[in-house]
Amino acid sequence: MSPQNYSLSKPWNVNSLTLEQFMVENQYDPSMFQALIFCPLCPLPINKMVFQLLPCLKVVVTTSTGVNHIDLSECQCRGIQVANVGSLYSEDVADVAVALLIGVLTSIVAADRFVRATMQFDFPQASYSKIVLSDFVGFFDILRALVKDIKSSRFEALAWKVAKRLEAFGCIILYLSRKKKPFITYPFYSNMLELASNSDALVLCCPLNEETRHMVNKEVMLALGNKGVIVNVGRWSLIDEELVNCLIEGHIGGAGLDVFENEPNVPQQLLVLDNVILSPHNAAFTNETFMAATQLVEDNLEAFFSNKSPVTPIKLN
Ligand SMILES: O=CC(=O)O
Repeated sequence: MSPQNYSLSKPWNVNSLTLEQFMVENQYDPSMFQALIFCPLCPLPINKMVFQLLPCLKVVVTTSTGVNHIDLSECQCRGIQVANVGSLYSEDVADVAVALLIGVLTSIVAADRFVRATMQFDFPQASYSKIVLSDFVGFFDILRALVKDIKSSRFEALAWKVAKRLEAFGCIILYLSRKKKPFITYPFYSNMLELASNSDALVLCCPLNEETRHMVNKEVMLALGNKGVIVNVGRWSLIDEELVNCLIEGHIGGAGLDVFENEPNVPQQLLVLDNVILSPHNAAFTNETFMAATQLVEDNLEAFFSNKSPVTPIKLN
């Protein structure tokens, strides 16, 4: 980093101060700000209101992969560049996606909770187990994982990594995309319902945008069936609110969820379900990746202040 090019403001804690209060409290001149860095996942939308308060903003750098919290068309109108962390997190998130899937299928978290709570185990009475082992073997034989990618190569990288891991378990991989990818040999689907009808597990790895919001609706969940499992390492709203009811009513078999609508809050009804594994949106965060993300933010800022293109730019249509 070349400190002569820029200096960093104090960190703004979006949970305790509005941007306006932060500026006033620190007596910052709005015209000082050319770059905005978001770390780690921003609970606030980066929209027109923020841009109006920072009229000289030229670049937004986020330490997330997803950019659904940033108003990209407003950035485009204002000539603001956007950079994320590219595919940096995809190895870690792919590991967690597979762990969630296997975890749900084997009821391993419920098993652990059962043993801790009862301090013993008497297998026939272990009511936590929704999928018993004999079912599981048959189930695993026919497991098909849906790898969903729609738009962007960074999520494609994640989907691909999940697929490679699941292939090693003998899973049959199908994928859904807007267009068939010439370099992917797995069977291609363009229709979510058809894909769900032919799948036993859906692994959602794609970005949230208007096209993907609620792409997994009740009809899709019913098509997946009462042994079907959904893993979501993308964004909560890829699935519609019926997910909770479908889990409670047994329309689907289980879910592994790393993302929630109103993070850090988790829907109460999910807390008592043994067929659900809940993870606190930390799939990407290992120490190594965190250090690498920090470096990437610096590299993106360095590029911007040296009049170069960002290292990991977001394409604004
Ligand atoms: O959810 C995490 C990210 O978008 O990086």
